Amino acid sequence: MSGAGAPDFFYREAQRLGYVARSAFKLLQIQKQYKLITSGSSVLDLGCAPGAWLQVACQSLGPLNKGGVVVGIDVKKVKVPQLHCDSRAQTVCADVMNLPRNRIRALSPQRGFSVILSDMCPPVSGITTKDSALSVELGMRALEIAVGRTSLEQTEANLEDLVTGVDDDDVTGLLQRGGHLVIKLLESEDGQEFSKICKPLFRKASWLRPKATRSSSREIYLICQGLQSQAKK
Ligand SMILES: C[S@@+](CC[C@H](N)C(=O)[O-])C[C@H]1O[C@@H](n2cnc3c(N)ncnc32)[C@H](O)[C@@H]1O
Repeated sequence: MSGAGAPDFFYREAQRLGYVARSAFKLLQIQKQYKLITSGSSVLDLGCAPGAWLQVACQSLGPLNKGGVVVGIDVKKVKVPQLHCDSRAQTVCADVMNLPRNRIRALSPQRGFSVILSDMCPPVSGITTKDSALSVELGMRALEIAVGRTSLEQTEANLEDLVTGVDDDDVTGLLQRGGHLVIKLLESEDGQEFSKICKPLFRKASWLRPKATRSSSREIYLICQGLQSQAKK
C-alpha cells in the first residue's frame, strides 16, 4: 500500500519508534548519507509540523552537554514532541514567506545556523504546474533566508521570476559559511533551474529521493553541502 495516508512500512515503523510522522525516515536517510547535523549543530527547520524532523534533528545533536539548538517554524502551531526532543528544540508559529529574516535571526545562536532544512510544501491542488510553482517559491524563500540576497544577486541565473518579494531590510543570509541546506521541491523544469542557482553557492549540490517518499509523490530534495564564502565563477 503506497497511496497517501495508507499505513505502510514507514508509517508503522514511525509508530513503533515514537516518531510523530513517517517523514522522520527521510531526514534519517539524509543524515545517514550526508551527516549534515553533528554534535552541537544549530538547526533551522522550516515547515516543521508535526515535528518528526525536529525529533531527528534533536537526536542528531548528541548529548545535551554538547549544546546545539533546533528552531522549527510552521504556519501550524507545533508542540515540541516529548519523545526524542529535549530543551534544545523550540518552535515558532509563523508564515515563512512573510517572516522577516531579522526575526528569524533573533532566534538563532550568535553566528546564525549551521544547518537549514526546508520540508515546506504547499497544499497540493493536483494542478501540476501550479503546485510546482508554489513549491519553487517556498524553496526560493528558504534559499534566500539561508544565503541572503547579496549572494543570490552574485549568481548568474536570472532570479527575477523566482525570488519572491519580502519586505526585508536584512540582506545577509542566516546560514554559516560551510553550513548545509536541504530544500524539498516538486520535480519540474523549475527545479532544475533552482539547482543551477544553488550549485555555484555551495561546495556540492545533489538530488535525493528518499526511500520513504511515497511512490505517488513528485517530491525530491536538493542537498546543498558547504556554503562557500564566495560564489564559484
Ligand atoms: C510535509 S510537512 C513537514 C513535515 C515535517 N518535516 C515533519 O517531519 O514533521 C510541510 C509543512 O510545511 C508547512 N508550510 C507550508 N508553507 C509554509 C509557510 N509559508 N510557512 C511555514 N510553514 C509552511 C506546512 O504547514 C506543513 O506543516
